Amino acid sequence: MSSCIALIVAAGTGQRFGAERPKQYLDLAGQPVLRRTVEAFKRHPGVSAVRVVINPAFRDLYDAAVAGLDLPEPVAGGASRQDSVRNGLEALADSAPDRVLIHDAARPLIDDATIDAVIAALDRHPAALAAVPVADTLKRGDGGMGGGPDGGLVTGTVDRSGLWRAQTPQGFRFPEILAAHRSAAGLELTDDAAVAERAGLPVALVPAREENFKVTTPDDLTRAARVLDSALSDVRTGMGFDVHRFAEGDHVTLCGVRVPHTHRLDGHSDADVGLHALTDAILGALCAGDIGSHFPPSDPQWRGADSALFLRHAAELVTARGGRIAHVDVTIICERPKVGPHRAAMTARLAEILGMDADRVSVKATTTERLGFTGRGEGIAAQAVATVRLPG
Ligand SMILES: Nc1ccn([C@@H]2O[C@H](COP(=O)(O)OP(=O)(O)OP(=O)(O)O)[C@@H](O)[C@H]2O)c(=O)n1
Ligand SMILES: C[C@](O)(CO)[C@H](O)COP(=O)(O)O
Repeated sequence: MSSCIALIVAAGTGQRFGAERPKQYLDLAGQPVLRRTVEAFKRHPGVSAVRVVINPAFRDLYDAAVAGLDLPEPVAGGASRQDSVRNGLEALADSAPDRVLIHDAARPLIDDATIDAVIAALDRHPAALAAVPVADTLKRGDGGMGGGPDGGLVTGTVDRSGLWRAQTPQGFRFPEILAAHRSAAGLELTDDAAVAERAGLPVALVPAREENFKVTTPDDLTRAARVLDSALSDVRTGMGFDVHRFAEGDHVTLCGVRVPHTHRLDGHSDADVGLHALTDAILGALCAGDIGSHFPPSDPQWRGADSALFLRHAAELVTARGGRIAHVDVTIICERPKVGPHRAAMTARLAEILGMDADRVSVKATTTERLGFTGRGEGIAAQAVATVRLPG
């Protein structure tokens, strides 16, 4: 099978977006835009490797965005998108893949079907690009942009027949596009198909989806989040419950917060009964077993472990399924210690571990009116509920 490398261009600074960091490093439904784009190509069976072109000034943001994805060293981009692509192609010249897919990091909603279609088109043509036919009437304006409520005045109507809006990926047989980019250096071409056209290469149009739009402005990012959210139609609820008995000590750890007390809680890990119940609630929503099946108490590596590790693992399973945790609610059941003074810290800690907004995290407490083992002060119980949304 011919080798096909995805070259993701992410060296822009996002001037039109106007954020405090380049838009490809902004959060989109819990993950950086760039990570979503890279993962779409990494998981595609037709892509043998992914290489990213970045602005080295933002290397720390890049490293954080792609942590754990095991990517090769990124390529330094250039002043224009065209320069960045050429730098990326030159970096691939030694390995000389058969094909290359050039894709904007700022198009995170790329779908497998479009990638499939562009790759398949390269069986018949030396170049192909994802595109959507123009469905609106096109006007040319005087560029005045008014400054007021309008965008200037119309100076003409453009015949839209045969017009398409170019997207990415734009795919090419590698030697051809490398030679074409080398020849076009210094010109101002806004996409790689134009570089191929200039070199006389036939370029195939591959019908794509509106959802593969480029994130250019803040409204685009809001729209992208809405598209992702609307796909999470499989709503599930899980419940967890846990108990730990008191033992000699001077504090307990509840929902990730150290609470001074007359005793500690006995357990293999840090015995954080709140985090254990919540971990089981999330695993329950995923039908993924329970905390003991993921972290066996017989395994010495978990002795004294920070239970945040268990909860983070459950949250990562949700992300790996393309889902989101919509809401969590933990209830601590004990006579003492009093949870109220620590509730805000517990809520903040759970939100931090889960990467959620604190207004989607609830921590409550209750006594059992001195009834039962909790009422006799023999230990602490906790129950939790998690609402998880998965792709439908
Ligand atoms: N010198 C550049 C300019 C752009 N890009 C990348 O090309 C894609 C499309 O460019 P655009 O949407 O214009 O991104 P920016 O250049 O960052 O945006 P702006 O023009 O608003 O500054 C983006 O993924 C961007 O990171 C790049 O790799 N190198
Ligand atoms: C490559 C592209 O996304 C195709 O529509 C577009 O040309 C990029 O333009 P930008 O100004 O660099 O965003």
